Amino acid sequence: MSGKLASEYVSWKILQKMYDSERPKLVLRHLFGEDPDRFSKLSREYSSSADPDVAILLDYSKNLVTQPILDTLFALAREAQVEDFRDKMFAGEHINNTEDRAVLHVALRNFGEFKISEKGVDEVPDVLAHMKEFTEAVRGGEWKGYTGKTMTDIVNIGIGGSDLGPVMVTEALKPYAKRDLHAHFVSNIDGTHIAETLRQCNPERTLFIVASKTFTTQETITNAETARDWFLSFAKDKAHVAKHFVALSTNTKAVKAFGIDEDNMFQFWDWVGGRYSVWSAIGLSVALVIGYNRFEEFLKGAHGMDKHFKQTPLEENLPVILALLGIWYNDFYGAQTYALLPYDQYMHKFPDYFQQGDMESNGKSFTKNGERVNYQTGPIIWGAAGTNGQHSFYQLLHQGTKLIPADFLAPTTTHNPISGSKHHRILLSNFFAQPEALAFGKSEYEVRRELGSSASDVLVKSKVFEGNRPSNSIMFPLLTPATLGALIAMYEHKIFVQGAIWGINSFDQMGVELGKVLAKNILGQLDKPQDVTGHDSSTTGLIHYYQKYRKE
Ligand SMILES: O=P(O)(O)OC[C@H]1O[C@@H](O)[C@H](O)[C@@H](O)[C@@H]1O
Repeated sequence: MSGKLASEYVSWKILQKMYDSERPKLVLRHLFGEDPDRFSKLSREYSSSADPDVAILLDYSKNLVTQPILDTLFALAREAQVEDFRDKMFAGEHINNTEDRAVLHVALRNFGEFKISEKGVDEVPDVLAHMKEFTEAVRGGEWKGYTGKTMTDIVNIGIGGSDLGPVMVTEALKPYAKRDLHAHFVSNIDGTHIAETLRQCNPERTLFIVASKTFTTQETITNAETARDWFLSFAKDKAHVAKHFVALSTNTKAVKAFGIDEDNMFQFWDWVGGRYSVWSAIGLSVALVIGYNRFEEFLKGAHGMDKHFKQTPLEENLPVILALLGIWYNDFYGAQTYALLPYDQYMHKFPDYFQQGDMESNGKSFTKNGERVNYQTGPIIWGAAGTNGQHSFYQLLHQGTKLIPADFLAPTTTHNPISGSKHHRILLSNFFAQPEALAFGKSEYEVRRELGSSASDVLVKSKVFEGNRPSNSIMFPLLTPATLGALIAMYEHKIFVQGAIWGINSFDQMGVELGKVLAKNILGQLDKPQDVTGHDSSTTGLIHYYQKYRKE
């Protein structure tokens, strides 16, 4: 990161000129027609040196780019000093400048490769050992509740990064789950969330995992207090809390004040951002569900991608390629959103996870030097598992007025080869067909030929697919813990590269604070209409409406 506005880079200006002059020529039908080798030129395969089962194919040939545009995008990354900034992150420099913190999720999955000297990094193996011992005790049945029974349910109470990672990963790795240990996730302050969860749990056999980096988050602490009250209404004696509540946090003092024994606390450090914390103690629910060894495979898969990101030339570097293509659409085509479309039911939470991962990281308008940017930064991330999305929002992807770049992700092999893998072949046929349809569409000529000369103009137009809608296709052999680790790390580093080019701090989240402060003030005014002061007429009117009609 050079400290400049991205728009000041020479390569940025060249890209703008290229976009202005070449856009009409950037037609996928022609680009593919002109070059039969486009796929082999514009696809890359990552494979892990440590694990032969981990491989990721990135096909980026269906993008609106030529080799000179790609060359200029790589030049942009070099001009923005992405490699230097990357090395600073890996070295533990305090690249999160507003909070004066290192950014070291890579240290949580570093199996001896990178030399990082930052306070706490040397404690990582101890915490992992603690997680191992604990998960083995719970899964093996040695860990007993207050009536001597083994655990059947775990409830992770956390929100944001302390929820989305555990939820997404446990869902994605369900084939590896211990099926008689049921995992629940409570995040929302809406009492319905905890109430409905507790209805499914037996206090004698439930373990609560209070996951909060700060241990001050209102939702999490309130839900945890409710869970503790519920538990004590059965167990009666506070001494029993030790067998049913553990904490994952950086805040030892607050954990102790809550009544959780320090021995039942799994530590992490301020250099782990919430949305990058699934690799830390926050991943305890994952380890409990899939077992510690699998959790370690997950970490190792991510570590492999870290090495790839750190050591591979930009032109071969998957996260860098994804980041640069994203910038091309975001900043030159003016695309506002980006879709993540996993063709794997186990990955159904993947878009939600990266909605936080990307939008909380790169939803910023000021550079690290405090200058207002004069270009677009982070896109809106959304998506759903295929093929469900096809039957709801794909209409707009194909024929709407907006350009929505998308990543399609799929495993070659399914964990559930039922009916002789018939389902998977149908799923994959859709995975192959959708990017093809988006890219090449269906011309008016083709529609007319199909419908015959008697078809009305209106009908013909309604069936035309303009095409030329870009996407990446990402394939991998099987969604294993290591492959999932590598995929997540790939997107994390994509986000990193984009933030570095835009010159923003991807590692704070000041934008979530104002609403919290206002809510705290309003909470103190909810009882009486006369207390409602200091608001605009809309907010005041809404609170008065609530006060008029509420029933406690
Ligand atoms: O883990 P904590 O401290 O309870 O924080 C939960 C979440 O709190 C939110 O306010 C932050 O925006 C997220 O980044 C964070 O993950």
